[in-house]
Amino acid sequence: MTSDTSPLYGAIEAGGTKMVCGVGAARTGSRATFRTDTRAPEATVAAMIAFFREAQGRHGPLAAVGIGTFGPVDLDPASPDYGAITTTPKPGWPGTNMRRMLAEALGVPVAIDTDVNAAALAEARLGAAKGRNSVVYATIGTGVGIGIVVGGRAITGYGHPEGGHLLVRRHADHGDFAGICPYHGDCLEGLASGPAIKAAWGASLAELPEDHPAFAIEADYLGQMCASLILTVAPEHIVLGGGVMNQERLLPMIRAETLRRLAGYAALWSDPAVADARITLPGCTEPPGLLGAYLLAEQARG
Ligand SMILES: Nc1ncnc2c1ncn2[C@@H]1O[C@H](COP(=O)(O)OP(=O)(O)OP(=O)(O)O)[C@@H](O)[C@H]1O
Ligand SMILES: [Zn+2]
Repeated sequence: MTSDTSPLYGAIEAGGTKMVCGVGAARTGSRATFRTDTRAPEATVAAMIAFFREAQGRHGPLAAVGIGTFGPVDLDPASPDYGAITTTPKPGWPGTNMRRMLAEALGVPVAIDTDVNAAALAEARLGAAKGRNSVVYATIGTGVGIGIVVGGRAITGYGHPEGGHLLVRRHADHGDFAGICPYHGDCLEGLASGPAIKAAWGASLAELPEDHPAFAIEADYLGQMCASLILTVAPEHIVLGGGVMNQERLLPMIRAETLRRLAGYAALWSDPAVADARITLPGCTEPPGLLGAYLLAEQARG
């Protein structure tokens, strides 16, 4: 136990390949973290509960836990399955309710939202979009996911936003690549996720030469995404994260493609300096999904 009296929270960034857990608080960061592979649900959740119990013994009681999760997930508080993963192809996971399992095991409130909504919250409160009320966070990684904060709160509705599956116009130089989304083929995720790039070109952007057309094609799709988000959500800031964005050359290309697609229509965005300031990489000092999970926990405690 420490003498620090500020409340301590638990946070989980629940991903399809790994779970990242922390105890701490959004503003002060994690005091301890724990990672475990995403295996069968029972074993995976048991490992996380063991971490939180051990951390409580070492650091003091948790006031609440927040989960930013892969999806799709039932986020309707009135639903009997509130917090359950719904239709994932991950074996064993459909119907799994991490929120309920953790609440029963730890006896504290447990809040849940999508991983990208959590990340959008963190970037809006503490990261690259600090102080802005309307913020979109898009991750371009194994999948494409989009989280949306409006008026300072992450939005959900009848289900939750699934902007990774937006439809985009195909790039003329993408040949006959059909896209890899099992549902839609050539939706945004089907054309622009990390695995889609590998399927189209046989290599990730990191392995392709700098002048390879894959960069311009990727920037076109992500520019279309940003333009669609600007036209629908009117965000003050768009944060682009995920492994694909490690390619630093992409960001200025995406800004230019966004403005090209808007074609002067969303007048506030016509100045390239606006795109430079408002379409950026993440700014959080820890993974934004994890920091966002602390913020969800703080909201759950009230
Ligand atoms: N430096 C890099 N350059 C280009 N592509 C990369 C780079 N690092 C990772 N990727 C691609 O990003 C994908 C992994 O994304 P990420 O690191 O965001 O993992 P993830 O957390 O599993 O993704 P998701 O957020 O969709 O769950 C892989 O398809 C990989 O090819
Ligand atoms: Zn799709």
